[in-house]
Amino acid sequence: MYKMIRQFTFHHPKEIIQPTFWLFFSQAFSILPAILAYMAVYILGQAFSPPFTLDLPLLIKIAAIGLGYVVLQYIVELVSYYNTYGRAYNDTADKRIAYIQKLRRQPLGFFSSRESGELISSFASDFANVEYTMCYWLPYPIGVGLLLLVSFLCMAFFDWRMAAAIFTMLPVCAVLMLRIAKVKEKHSRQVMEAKTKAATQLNEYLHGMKDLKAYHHTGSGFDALEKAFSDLREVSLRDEAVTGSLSTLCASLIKFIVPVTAAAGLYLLMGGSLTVLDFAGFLVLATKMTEPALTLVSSITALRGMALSGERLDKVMTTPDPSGTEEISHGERYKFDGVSFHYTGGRDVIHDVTLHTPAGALTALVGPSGSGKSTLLRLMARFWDYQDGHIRMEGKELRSITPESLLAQVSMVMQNAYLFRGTIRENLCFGNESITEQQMMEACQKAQCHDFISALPEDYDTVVGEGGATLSGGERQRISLARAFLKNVPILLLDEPTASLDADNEAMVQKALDDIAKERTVVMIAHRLKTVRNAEQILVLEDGRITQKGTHSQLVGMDGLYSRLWDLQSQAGNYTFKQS
Ligand SMILES: Nc1ncnc2c1ncn2[C@@H]1O[C@H](COP(=O)(O)OP(=O)(O)OP(=O)(O)O)[C@@H](O)[C@H]1O
Repeated sequence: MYKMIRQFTFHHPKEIIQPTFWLFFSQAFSILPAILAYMAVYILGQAFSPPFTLDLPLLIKIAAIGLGYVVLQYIVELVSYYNTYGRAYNDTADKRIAYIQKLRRQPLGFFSSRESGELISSFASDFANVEYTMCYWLPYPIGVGLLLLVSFLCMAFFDWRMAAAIFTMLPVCAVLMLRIAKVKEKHSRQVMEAKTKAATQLNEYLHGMKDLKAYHHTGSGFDALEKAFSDLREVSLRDEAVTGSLSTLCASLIKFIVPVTAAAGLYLLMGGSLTVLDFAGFLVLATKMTEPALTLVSSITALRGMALSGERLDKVMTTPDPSGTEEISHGERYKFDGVSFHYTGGRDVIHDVTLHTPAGALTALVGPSGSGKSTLLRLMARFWDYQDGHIRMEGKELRSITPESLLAQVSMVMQNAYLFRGTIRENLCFGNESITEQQMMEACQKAQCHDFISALPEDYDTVVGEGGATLSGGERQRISLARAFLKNVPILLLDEPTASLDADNEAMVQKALDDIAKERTVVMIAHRLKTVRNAEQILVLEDGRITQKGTHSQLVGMDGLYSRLWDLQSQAGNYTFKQS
């Protein structure tokens, strides 16, 4: 139980104290009418039995308290609601933000080791479960359990036999409910896993829709999704059928509290060891005990059903953040020394790489598809951490630098540029209010996107769809390049920035890149060798190893992959490594 409290409170177990107290208090308060009724029956009863006296002032006081109770109960419920539900919703909103911040700090390896649906369904359903659990399923068993214990002690003080009669059904149901809880947990796990699979399939189906349509496979591609949904329906129905029927049985058993109390009371009444008034009073209390007892036993089952949500969130929240505490104020050079790297669970894709990128110059990475060029850029941005060797920036080990501080030195343009839903201006300035109109336009002119943006109906205020869906690949890439130019940082990492451009635009963007490389360090992946002819150094990668290094004129004069492919590309015009 304590483990669950820690998981659901993100390791702040004290959060549960306040809702539990208020639930206990409001539940205890709800018993007051039963106690008042018992007292009233007792006072009235005395008028009909020797010495036949009626304590009218006390009866009036009880009636007044009863009337006041209606108003007080409203206030107590209101305060209790605020301190349970209100707090749970507030705290969960903070937890959602903490969760996203945690994800933000994680390297890319964290995301690729998970199914895409896991985080989506975790975010969609686990946090809803946190809300329920924090305001209901955790405080209820604690608060109501405490209340039942106090009630039992008070009743036992008056008559332990009747107290025992009222509470006999509780242990029976609790044992049964604990067994049901285990079954529930197993089924809930299956339901959640099925939900995750369905979310992953749906995500894949929607993302792959373009390709599925292109290959006329929207039907067969749908089969896997349909199966995931039908599996989900099956496990959900099984969960409801098994745990639902067992819980109903338990709820019915709990209702036996009243008949059992009545039977025990009658037995004692006939034996002369219980008065009619005490019998009536305990019967009233027994009816009031049914509801909290039912809540207690059913919340035990529900709580077990929520366990997986707490575990899943806790697993993410307790993942260690990337290492590194050092800050770097200005970095413009990388130095690789015997670096090797493999993706999670895979073979080495970078082998013993040693290189350095001169400041204020263009370093080009060329090589066949799959040779590890993009991986090298990812290592430079610390999207992944290398396993062997050293990467240093200005003498500092990359792994010891905080990712935020490192990324403040670096701007990156990926192969598939992603634009966010919003205006082109928002995408370019990306929350940097200090960028002027003039700077924005200059960057777009350099990246050869100003003209096509100006021709759009709302020019820079034109809204682009999610991912930049309303623009062509080349347009997205140029906007992304302009965005990189606007982020005034010493290092630019470019993964084929001219891949989607036509020959004219390519030449112009190339010119801009050559100019930029005079003032910043640029590391650029290129498949078209003519785009990197002016590079200060060209590194040729083959199967994760640097096999050649030099300037264009040095490399074309050497026997090796570069000169072979240069000849091929020169003959074939736009022939590229990728197509080879
Ligand atoms: N996230 C990943 N998880 C596991 N393996 C990966 C991952 N990304 C790339 N790889 C593997 O690492 C190797 C190098 O890939 P990388 O993308 O760095 O090559 P590249 O030279 O940039 O290729 P391209 O020119 O086609 O973009 C490949 O064998 C690839 O399959």
